Amino acid sequence: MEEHLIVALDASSMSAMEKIVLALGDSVSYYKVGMELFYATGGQAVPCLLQAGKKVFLDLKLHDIPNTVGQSMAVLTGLGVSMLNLHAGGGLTMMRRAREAVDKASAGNGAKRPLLLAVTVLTSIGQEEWQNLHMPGEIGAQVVHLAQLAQKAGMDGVVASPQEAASIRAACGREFLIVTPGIRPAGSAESDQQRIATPRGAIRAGASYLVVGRPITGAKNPTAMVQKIIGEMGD
Ligand SMILES: O=c1ccn([C@@H]2O[C@H](COP(=O)(O)O)[C@@H](O)[C@H]2O)c(=O)[nH]1
Repeated sequence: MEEHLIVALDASSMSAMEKIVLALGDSVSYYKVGMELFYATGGQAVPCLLQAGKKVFLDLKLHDIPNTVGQSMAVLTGLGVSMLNLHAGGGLTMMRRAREAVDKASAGNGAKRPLLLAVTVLTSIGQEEWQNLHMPGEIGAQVVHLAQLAQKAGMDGVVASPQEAASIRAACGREFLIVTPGIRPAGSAESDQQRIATPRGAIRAGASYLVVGRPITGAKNPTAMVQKIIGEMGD
């Protein structure tokens, strides 16, 4: 189960990142680099993790016109990460252009193609925020719709809340990847995350990978928390 846990490195410097990675040692092999760390380190966090033998999910959530996203995805493909993502809300054409660009760039550099994920509806969006946005219908229905659109566009999977994992699995099949942030072990502090579940709940609902940040990086003993989460995932 360890390889299905992705630890979110939301840190603002190389030294802060290294401190976490050093503390977690061999207990974690997959890390997520998001906007904060990528921008703070001028992208250098990525080669540093790769050189340390870690896998990287580069979570930059691209959302722009198809040409811009396609060109940017081609550049990011050259970094050698295992996963890249974009917002499904950018549309079918944008997602298709991204897939074409990643395919072409991977063929060009002879490297393994990174998996492409589409973010459906952010896990921080709850019912109240959904209404603020004037979005019709239920969040869950929109998530499944976006997952199906992403699948049609050639995405390998989606980023979604564990609360929607079972419906996405039913709609998109066994092979489609479901990567779930919004993971909160029992007893976690309240946070900006709204659509949450425990590690056990997420795996039982059909999640392929769990993304966990603050419950691990903010824990008194981060390695013990990793072991607890991995244990729960395997139950
Ligand atoms: O819908 C989404 C998409 C991405 N994220 C990212 O996952 C981690 C979660 O961190 P926690 O500290 O465990 O809340 C964070 O990097 C987000 O940018 C998400 O939470 N929800």
